[in-house]
Amino acid sequence: MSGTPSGEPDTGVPEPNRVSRRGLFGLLGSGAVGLAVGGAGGAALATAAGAGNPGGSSSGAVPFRGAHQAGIVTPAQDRLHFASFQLLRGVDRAALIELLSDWTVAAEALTRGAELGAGGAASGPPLAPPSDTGEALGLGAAKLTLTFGFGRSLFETKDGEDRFGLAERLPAEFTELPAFAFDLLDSATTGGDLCIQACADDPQVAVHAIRNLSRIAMGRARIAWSQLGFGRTSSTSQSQDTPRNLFGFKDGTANVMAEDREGLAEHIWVPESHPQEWLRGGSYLVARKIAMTIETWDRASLSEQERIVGRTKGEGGPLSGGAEFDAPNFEAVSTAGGPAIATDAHVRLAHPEQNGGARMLRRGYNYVDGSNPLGQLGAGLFFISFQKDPATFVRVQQSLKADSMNEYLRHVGSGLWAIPRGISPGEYVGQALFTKSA
Ligand SMILES: C=CC1=C(C)c2cc3[nH]c(cc4nc(cc5[nH]c(cc1n2)c(C)c5CCC(=O)O)C(CCC(=O)O)=C4C)c(C)c3C=C
Ligand SMILES: [Fe+2]
Repeated sequence: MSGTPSGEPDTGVPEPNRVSRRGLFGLLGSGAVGLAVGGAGGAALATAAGAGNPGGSSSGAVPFRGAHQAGIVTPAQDRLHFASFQLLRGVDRAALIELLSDWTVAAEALTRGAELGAGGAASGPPLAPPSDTGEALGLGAAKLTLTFGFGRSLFETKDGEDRFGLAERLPAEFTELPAFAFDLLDSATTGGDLCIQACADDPQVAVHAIRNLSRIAMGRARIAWSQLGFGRTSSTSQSQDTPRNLFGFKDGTANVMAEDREGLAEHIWVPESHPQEWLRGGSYLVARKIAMTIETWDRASLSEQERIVGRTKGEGGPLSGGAEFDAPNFEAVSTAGGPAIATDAHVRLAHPEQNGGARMLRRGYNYVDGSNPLGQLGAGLFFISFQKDPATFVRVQQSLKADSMNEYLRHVGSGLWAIPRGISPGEYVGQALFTKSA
């Protein structure tokens, strides 16, 4: 293990509430580093919530620390900015720890709705770039959550290189996702060493968070790709109404919800018995960028759309009968004589009954990336699911090979990240991965 940039021994536990010199470099820009570090001896990263932020407040703040990371069972917010990061060549274990420490300090401030840096957006030294970019001033915390994930490449690259001395901490089940039928993945929106899922009720708050975390990462990591999302496509709490996806259907009805403690323990959280201590209480995040050919879908009849989904478009009840939250009956027969829920309907194939009981917590968002020269919208669903084992997603996605919805879908991006458990006061994100033995 190498030492810290300042030459001190690497204990793996950085000084809390301070950004590293390298983090300051990212915040201030190369021209201002000497000035800021030399002048202040290392500035505290966050201005107190509300200070210099007259319209903002820490109300609407979701606690950053806890047993599990926020942004999983947190009632799904309205907006998403998801970013995949690539660590730069030459970054070693100490620099990675330092980055995670800097991100932790910043994330704590951002989720409180506080400005970054002692001077924040507008009160710092006039000759230095501001330490906060400023576009979230006055917007408050907006229920921002920041969920951090570790890609498999952090433990072992495709060439078998163990860049950070983490290979022995690689969980046995953490294998790359296999290729699925009909995959049309674009390498520009696939994979990554680290991910950050930023969710908030205000899009500018989510974008501000990713933008500033990316600045802080300067010299250590860069954004490989990112995705904006709107109109959550899942409920993660019974307190929420079921939203709709861009096919116009209610999405997220049969989800594992925050109130279902047994379901979460059985299907979403990595159990206490897991051999890798750092992952206990964590989860796995699967992201799939799924393009939807909505112009073609819009020409399908209502009954055809409902047949494909297996639910009614209005209320979202199963085609076997009943209201939205009634269980589907896959044995039920329609008046025409065939199965009421078609054998290739999405909900039949995705249902736990068809998948050895496998369940996941879905937390995706709609997206529209402009339109093409033919006037077709670049629309889709940025699918996100959390599960205690990636095999759950693999099993369901393989089942969906027969899904009649596939005619309208193209999977164009993909990623899998291990989500370490939440952190206690004084810890940095993922600390147990670097400090505790397996
Ligand atoms: C591999 C997992 C899944 C992918 C990928 C996926 C894509 C996808 N889904 C919809 C629309 C709906 N999905 C619905 C239910 C549903 N979907 C999955 C899994 C994946 N979906 C599951 C596990 C379930 C629940 C099944 C059940 O237990 O009944 C529904 C119905 C409403 C609901 O329960 O949420 C819709 C609608 C789209 C448009 C899409 C890709 C773009
Ligand atoms: Fe689905």
